Amino acid sequence: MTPFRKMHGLGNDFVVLDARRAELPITPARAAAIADRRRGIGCDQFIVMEPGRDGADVFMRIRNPDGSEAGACGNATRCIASLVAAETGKDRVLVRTIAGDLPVERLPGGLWRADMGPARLGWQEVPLAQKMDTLHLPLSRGVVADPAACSMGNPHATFFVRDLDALPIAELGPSLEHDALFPERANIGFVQVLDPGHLRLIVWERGAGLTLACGSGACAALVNAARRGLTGRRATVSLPGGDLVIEWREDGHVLMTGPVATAFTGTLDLEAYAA
Ligand SMILES: N[C@@H](CCC[C@H](N)C(=O)O)C(=O)O
Repeated sequence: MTPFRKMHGLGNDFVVLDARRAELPITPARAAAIADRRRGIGCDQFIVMEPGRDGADVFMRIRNPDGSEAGACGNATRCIASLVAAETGKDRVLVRTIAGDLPVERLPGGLWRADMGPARLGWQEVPLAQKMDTLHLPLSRGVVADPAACSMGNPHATFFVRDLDALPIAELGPSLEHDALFPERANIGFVQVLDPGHLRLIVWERGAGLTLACGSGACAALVNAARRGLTGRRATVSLPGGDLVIEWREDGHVLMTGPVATAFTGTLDLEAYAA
């Protein structure tokens, strides 16, 4: 049996496995089966901790419930850093992902601040299908139009809307995620600007669907709002699961501050899930 931990950041929930001491037989199909909320444990992302090398404390591999691999997961970054910090006593932890190195720092009050790296604003970096201004994408569905895009190590498009509660996000999300503009699909954020220091955000996540919170989506929302002149470089982002504080530093790096939680721990029989 393999031990696992069920964690979440603002209700964005993860099954976390530890493959640092011994490799685990994880395939995309097996990760998807475990992430299934009816036939598996259920989670928004399936996270495997792998050995950290060359200065990193841990490597974090991220999979969505459809089995696809992601370059960033802000909420899981805080959770994984908190586990390593509890083991080592460190207050600063370097989490490596396939998209880069993310330093995470313990703050008072059970909060963790992750440096999510630089927001990437070029069309090839998002990536988009062809050359265009990432501040205004020629994309619309019904009442939503003209999103801005950036990459936080994973692709994001942010729509700015007047009334978040009036949107049929579960209907809009799938077709926007799969639009031909996004060769690697995209996470789709819908933002209502409450004031220049406060955003409301709901994210349709690539490979996962509607989630209670998306850390990288919150970073993208603040960056895109600031680029549009709708906010300053720091704002509270209120998601259905709670609040994150996001700051876009002058050097381009995006800092995300929020909580972490463990819901429960257990063991699972990996071989019981089809590979
Ligand atoms: N929940 C995450 C983002 C997870 C990955 C995303 N679905 C993708 O495929 O890029 C977060 O907190 O950032």
